[in-house]
Amino acid sequence: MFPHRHQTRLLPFIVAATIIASAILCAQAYTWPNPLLDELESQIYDREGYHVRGLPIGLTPCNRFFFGANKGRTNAADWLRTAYHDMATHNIRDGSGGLDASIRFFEEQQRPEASDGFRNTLTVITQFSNRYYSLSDNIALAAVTSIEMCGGPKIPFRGGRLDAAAPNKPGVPEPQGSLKAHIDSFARQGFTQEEMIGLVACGHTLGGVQHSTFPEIAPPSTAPDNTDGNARFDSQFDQFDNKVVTEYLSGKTQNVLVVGKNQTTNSDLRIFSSDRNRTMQSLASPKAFRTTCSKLIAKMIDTVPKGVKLAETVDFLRVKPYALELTYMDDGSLQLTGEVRFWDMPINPRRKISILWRDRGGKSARQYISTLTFNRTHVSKPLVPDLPGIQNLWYTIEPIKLDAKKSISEFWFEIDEGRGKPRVENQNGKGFFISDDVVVANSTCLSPDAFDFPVTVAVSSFPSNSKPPSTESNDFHTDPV
Ligand code: HEM
Repeated sequence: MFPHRHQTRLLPFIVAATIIASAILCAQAYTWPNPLLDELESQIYDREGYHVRGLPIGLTPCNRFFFGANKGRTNAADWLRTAYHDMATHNIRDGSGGLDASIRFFEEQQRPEASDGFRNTLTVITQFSNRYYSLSDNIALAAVTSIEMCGGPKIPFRGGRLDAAAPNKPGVPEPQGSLKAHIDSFARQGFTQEEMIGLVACGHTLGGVQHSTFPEIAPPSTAPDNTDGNARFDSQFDQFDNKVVTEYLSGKTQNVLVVGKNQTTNSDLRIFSSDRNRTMQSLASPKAFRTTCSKLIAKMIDTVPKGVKLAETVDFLRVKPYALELTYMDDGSLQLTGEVRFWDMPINPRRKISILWRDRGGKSARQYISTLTFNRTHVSKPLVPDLPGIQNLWYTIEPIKLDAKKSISEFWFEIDEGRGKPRVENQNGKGFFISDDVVVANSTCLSPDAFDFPVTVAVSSFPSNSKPPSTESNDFHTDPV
């Protein structure tokens, strides 16, 4: 077949070069591992410090703008507006449109309601993206991250959106629309009049109207730090607070969609006052505003085309293995490396954390144990709204050499805080499952050419270890691609 230096008693195989360069992981509900949910969990909860994700960097601080520090604009506002406009094509009657990344199409970006904010958003977030989730998930994630990191409430987040193949029909509201046009438009999107008032208030707490885009609405600015002439909706344009509501109710608002000189484009005034301010009054307390916005923004980002099934809400994992790699080594052994994030853990020099495992036959043994190490700089913060002060620690799984015949099928942790009685972390008895059906061979890394390199993988000749075999009969087989 394919003779090769690694091939001893081995069967050959061929593999696509796109193979994932680590153990192939599989799961169902949100029990680790789950490639989509694990990745989204990191996007949502690794926001500061060690292993920080890209989106939070764009929001630190919240008035940060990647396309010109003096323009007076923010990434946060661009990202939130983009999510709304992508969703606002939804038609509840036929299930078309919704949050599906159709906003990436040139045609949608040329529509009258559009601004360069959509292009800005997509330029940034696609760089922070990866293969585990869609662009539409990323658009939703960017909006949620903006809100949660800039003072807003926690928004339940679900992944699994699919990207549209073509632009959606026009119909996103414009400021010159009549009240009836807006009510009809939001009804088509699936929102009641009360929800429309709430959602516009939740959206218009960030950012403002740019003179550069809507010169007939926003006046020019001479301020050196606001060259786009961003007429802010409220006095704290980079904070997700309810000032947009309280300033409106007290008659002190600066929102140019309320007090603009041209009545025709005062859409926020028409919308906010459309039920005699009843809904706006109900949002006057910060708590009510947060609760309402959390619900409405979740509904907004979960408005997806018919047929798209969203996964469950991503909750944080208390113990999360990270970048786990099971590697087939030259000497025929397997090597396990990786890290583990422990949620809400103070530093304790007396703490000892051990990883323990079962082999692929499902057996545990006294020697199946290794101690994790901790580096004091490996600390992160999830910055979860309403849960301040949480700190996560990342421990390292130092390389563990495994007999390839015995391998590994499941692991768990014992945490001894120095008080003598270790506690067990095993996903509530489920254990942390690891598949060794296909693993990368360490010879892969020897390639000199980073763009076109052969990936060598080892395929286990055991039956899949998701069903541990009763006999240990064979070995691993490698061959270059
Ligand atoms: C009738 C409905 C709405 C109308 C007519 C409307 C209109 C506008 C206009 C004209 C701008 C200025 C855009 C620019 O200068 O680039 C704007 C900005 C914005 N809108 Fe809306 N909007 C509506 C609803 C919403 C909703 C529901 C949300 C989100 C939940 C939202 C979020 C935003 C944000 C965050 C900005 C600030 C953008 C920035 O500063 O870069 N809008 N809106």
